[in-house]
Amino acid sequence: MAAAKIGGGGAIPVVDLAPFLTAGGDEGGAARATAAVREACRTYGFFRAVNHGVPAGLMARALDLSASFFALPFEEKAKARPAEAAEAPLPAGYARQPAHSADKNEYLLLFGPHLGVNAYPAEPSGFREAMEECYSKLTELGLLIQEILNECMGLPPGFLEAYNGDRSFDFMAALRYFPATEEENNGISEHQDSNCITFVLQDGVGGLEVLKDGGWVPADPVDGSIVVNIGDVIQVMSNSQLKSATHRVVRKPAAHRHSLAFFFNVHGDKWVEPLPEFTEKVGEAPRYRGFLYNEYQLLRMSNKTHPPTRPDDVVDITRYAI
Ligand SMILES: O=C(O)CCC(=O)C(=O)O
Ligand SMILES: [Fe+2]
Repeated sequence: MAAAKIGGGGAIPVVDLAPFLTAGGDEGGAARATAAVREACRTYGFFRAVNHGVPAGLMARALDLSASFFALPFEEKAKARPAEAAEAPLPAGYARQPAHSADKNEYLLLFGPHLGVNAYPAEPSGFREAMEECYSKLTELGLLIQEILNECMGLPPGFLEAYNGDRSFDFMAALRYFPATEEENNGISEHQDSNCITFVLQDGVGGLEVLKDGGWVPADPVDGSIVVNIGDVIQVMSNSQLKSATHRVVRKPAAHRHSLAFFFNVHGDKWVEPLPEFTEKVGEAPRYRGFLYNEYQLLRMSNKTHPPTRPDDVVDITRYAI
């Protein structure tokens, strides 16, 4: 990937979701937006959503509060950990990437507030309320995008909603990236997300980039908009018709970057495989064998806990490719 160029592919596509949120509906507009999502997911695997229903003021407040939290001394941040190992798929609360990691960031993980596993910092005040409100709004947006994908994929109405009705594996990460140094600038190494749909809210610093046709395209911050990307689960179900795009975060000099990433996921007990609509019904061979989501999630976590020395040994969705 070292040969990849910067830029080249232009900005990521923009999709206006207003037709889905307009009282009384706007069928023509909704059809156009659905076509735009389909095109974006086939080509980039990424788009920037505007008029998505998450209030811009709430997004700005959540990012500001996140910045205030990460600005606290390490000992204060470290208090935002649950007292005992909880029943969450990953540990909730504050953590910093281990020193051996190539990724240079720290984060706070939040699960569905209904699970009761979250650890919230005492400071800054209002943090919990803003994060929970964001979490709830992003869950609603996840349900909307899932419905749009259902249509894009030509699935029977309500198919994805019924398949993915359990919200206990979703999570949100508040992230802070350290400023780049003269020696290196990796924030998150290139990867694909393993889940269904990801949302990214970011401050004005920038650094998120998407791989498209061999070049890195910046997903630049635009106030009030949300970056949406497709994860491996949708790529597998669509037999690679929709793309789980490779992306990375490059750190910028002299600035911390803050983002909120929401991962709309499937439950670990779910069996994931290419759907008949993309295989036997259209005479295509499946490109993946089926797998239990939990198995894949655990393999992906081992990338972090036991980072492989050879880049080729990093587990990604090609593990299940046929
Ligand atoms: O912080 C961002 O902009 C993206 C984070 C990301 O790609 C991830 O956590 O998977
Ligand atoms: Fe990601």
